[in-house]
Amino acid sequence: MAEPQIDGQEKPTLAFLGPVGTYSHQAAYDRFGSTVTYSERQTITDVFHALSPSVPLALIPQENSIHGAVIDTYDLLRSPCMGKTSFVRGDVVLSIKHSLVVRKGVRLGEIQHVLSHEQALGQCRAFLREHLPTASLVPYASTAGAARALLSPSIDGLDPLKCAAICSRVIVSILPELEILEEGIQDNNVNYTRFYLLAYSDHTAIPPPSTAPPTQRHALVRISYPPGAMAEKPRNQTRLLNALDLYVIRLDRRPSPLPIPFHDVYFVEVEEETMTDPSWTNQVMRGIQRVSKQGGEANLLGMW
Ligand SMILES: O=C(O)C(=O)Cc1ccccc1
Repeated sequence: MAEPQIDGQEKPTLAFLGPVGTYSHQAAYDRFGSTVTYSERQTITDVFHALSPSVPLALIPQENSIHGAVIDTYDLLRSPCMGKTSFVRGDVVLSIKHSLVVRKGVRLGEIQHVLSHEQALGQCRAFLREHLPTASLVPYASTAGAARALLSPSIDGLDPLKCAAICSRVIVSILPELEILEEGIQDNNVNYTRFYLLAYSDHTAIPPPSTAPPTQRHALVRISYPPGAMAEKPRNQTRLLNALDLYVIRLDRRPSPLPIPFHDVYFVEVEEETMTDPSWTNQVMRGIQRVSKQGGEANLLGMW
């Protein structure tokens, strides 16, 4: 629920992947500080579905510079509500440094299971291969959720004294029963995660950033062939991309949710070529129309 601010304005509520101490929480706090009311959810899917008139903002991880696209997020971006009651309205980038965390007293040689978000497990593969080659990797909904699980009496039958979690170092100040065994265990010291800011409508008011706002605008367009066109072979994807004819900075592909084998959905992130071009919005809309004329389906999922 919105909470009144000192100046009488209501703070919008922002859903994020909790619990407190996740990277999503840090990214949200870096961007919004005390200008929003925070509402935690247990999974990325729950964050996405929290968007509603009473929770008009949500932050979801989109890609990592070591491990790549966040699959759950791209699968959610296939939802029909995208571009109707869910819009990408911004992005936030966070520098990521992972720690290996255990219950106080547990030693490296005792660890048989490593718990974390699949992104964090994927970003620390070299460390895990070298130092914990026989440990099983247990995916969790979030890094901080994995760290919290270490304090439960049993983790789905696993002994917490034989487990470690990969998470941010902030966890040990939130949960003092835990300690850091190793710090900076990601495969590359240059490690960033980018998050998408979602809003319930394309005109939801978004608290302004405290730092300089981005100078170049972006849009996310979803492109696919309609099911009927699947009879046509070969399905020429470049025909649709050429028809869009915009400055493409990122291209992702996921299987379509339709029960048609190898029918894919493409996510095309485009950027304004010249800063503050007044005709850019129209250029994007015209590109989308051209895709339809070429027999494709194109939906604008957001502009920021
Ligand atoms: O689980 C978290 O802390 C998240 O916010 C998802 C995530 C996991 C690993 C790197 C970046 C984001």
